[in-house]
Amino acid sequence: MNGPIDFLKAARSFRFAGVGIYNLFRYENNARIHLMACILVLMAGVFFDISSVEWTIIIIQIALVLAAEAFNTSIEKLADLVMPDYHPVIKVVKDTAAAAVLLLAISAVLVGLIIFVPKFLLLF
Ligand SMILES: Nc1ncnc2c1ncn2[C@@H]1O[C@H](COP(=O)(O)OP(=O)(O)OP(=O)(O)O)[C@@H](O)[C@H]1O
Repeated sequence: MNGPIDFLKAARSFRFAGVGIYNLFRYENNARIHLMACILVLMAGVFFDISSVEWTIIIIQIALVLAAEAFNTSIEKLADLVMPDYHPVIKVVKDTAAAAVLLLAISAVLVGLIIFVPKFLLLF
């Protein structure tokens, strides 16, 4: 790209991305479940007064899961448009995209357990 940086174009892109985030949490059931889980984790972080390193790890985990959910939804929508009928390749495409979400969700749960279980046990 030549010429000066187009900040107006960048602002428009931000707006479109915002619409994408809104649609994700407004219409996608799994994304809403993940969002709820993330909010609970953030509340637990405040309750247990976790350290800045722990906050950093938690925020990265949350971003990874939600971003994977967004990519997965995007792939699903594209697959539905390209192939509304059953197709074995679409099955692999959708299952593999869902696998990415699952892998990151498992990692987030494990990280959550490592950070919060010792703090939870100290309550007793
Ligand atoms: N066109 C298709 N061809 C082959 N398999 C499909 C097709 N559509 C869906 N599937 C199978 O059904 C599973 C669920 O697909 P679906 O698109 O309903 O996703 P989902 O996880 O239920 O998300 P959502 O409810 O948000 O659409 C896929 O992982 C895949 O195994």
